[in-house]
Order: sequence, then structure tokens, then C-alpha cells
Amino acid sequence: MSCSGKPSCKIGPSILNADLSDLHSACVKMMDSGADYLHLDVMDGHFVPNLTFGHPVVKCLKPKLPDVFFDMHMMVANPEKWVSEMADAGASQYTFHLEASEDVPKLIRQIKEAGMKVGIGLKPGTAVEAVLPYVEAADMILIMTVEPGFGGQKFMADMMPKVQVLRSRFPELDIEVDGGVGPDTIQLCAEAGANMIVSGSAVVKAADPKAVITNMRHVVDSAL
Ligand SMILES: O=C(CO)[C@@H](O)[C@H](O)COP(=O)(O)O
Repeated sequence: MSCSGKPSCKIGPSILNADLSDLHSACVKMMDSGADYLHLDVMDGHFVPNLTFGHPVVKCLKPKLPDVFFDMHMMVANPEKWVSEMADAGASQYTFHLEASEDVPKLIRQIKEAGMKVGIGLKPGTAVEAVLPYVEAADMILIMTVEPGFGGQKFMADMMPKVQVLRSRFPELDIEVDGGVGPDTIQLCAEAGANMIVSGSAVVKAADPKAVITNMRHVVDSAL
């Protein structure tokens, strides 16, 4: 866990439901609206029943957005397979799923050696206790608040106890929530102790994304 002190609020729009025909503009719009980072959803059709994009897309985006932190949400089987490609493409953080890795300590080492931060994601059905042995070695833990695979799903409030357990045990940890997070659900996330907020449809499809981001930041800052 590399973070020290009180965690800060960071808002990372998921561009999954953006207009992918003009992905660069969609990313710029999010950053101009006050986003702290971008959350890029990589799906392989095996770990989740959907397909998106991979490292070639990141490689195209990175030179145009050199200062943007790319949080790669790797919803893939065999996450060890894409570490070097993602690092070469310019990814900042490699968030793999605990359920997909056969050797978590080895994968964490591999990601760090490649120069990226380490995120570990948990599907809704995975108990938070399963990740506890790895928290100290990771930079961020992602608690999924929908079944991974699609944007626009309903927020699962019953995932909040997982966030509470992590926050009470690790006051300085970056804890990310992802899935159905927006103005209607941010209060629950903030009260539970999440500080890294992934929001897809609620931000990307908003008439005023800046207002949505500002509002969510205010709610999280007030709870931290
Ligand atoms: O990883 C995922 C879905 O698998 C998420 O990043 C969603 O894409 C977020 O979108 P919304 O639920 O906020 O629309």
C-alpha cells in the first residue's frame, strides 16, 4: 500500500458507454470536466460476457493524453498475459481481478516490475476477506458494485459492507467503487469509505458532466 495519510477523493469516469468512434474527444471532455483519472474497461469475452478493447487502443490514446492516469480495469482471464503490453502502451495502473489470477503475489510483482500501480478487483460474489492478504502489497482495491461486463447496471448497495471492512482496517488505502455509481448512489459509497469513484453512464451521458463530477466530489470530500 503506497499511499500515506488520509486518502483523497478521485473521480475516474469509465468511458465504456461513451461514443467510442471519437474516444479521444470523449476522454478530453471528461478531463476538462474535472476528472482526476480515466477508468478504461478491458473485457475479453471470457472473464466477462462482453468485448471491448485492449492495449492497442491505449497505445493510440496515451501520446494524445500523456499526463492522464489510465486505470486499466482488466476484466480478462489470464491477467498476467497483458502486463507488459499494457505497460508499453502507457497504462498507469493495472487492475486485475482476484478471481482471475492463479498466483496473486507473482502477478503483483510482475505489474510493479513493469512500472505500473497495482489494483485488485473483487466481483460481487467474492468475499472481502479473500483480498485481505494482498492489500498491503497493492495500491488500490476495487469493489465492484455491479456484475462486471456492462455499463448502465443497477448499483448493488449490499457491497458497501466490503468497503466498510476495508476502510476500517486500512484507513489510508485507495478504495475504488465501480458500477451504477452516480448522484443517486454516491452518498452510500462515501459513507462506506470509498475514495476512488468510477462513474460511467451517470457522467458520460450527463448534459453537464462537470456538475455531476463536482457534486460527487463534494459528497465524498464531506465524508472523508
Ligand atoms: O466495469 C464496469 C462494468 O463492468 C464499469 O466500469 C461500468 O462500465 C461503469 O459504468 P456505469 O455502471 O457507471 O454506467
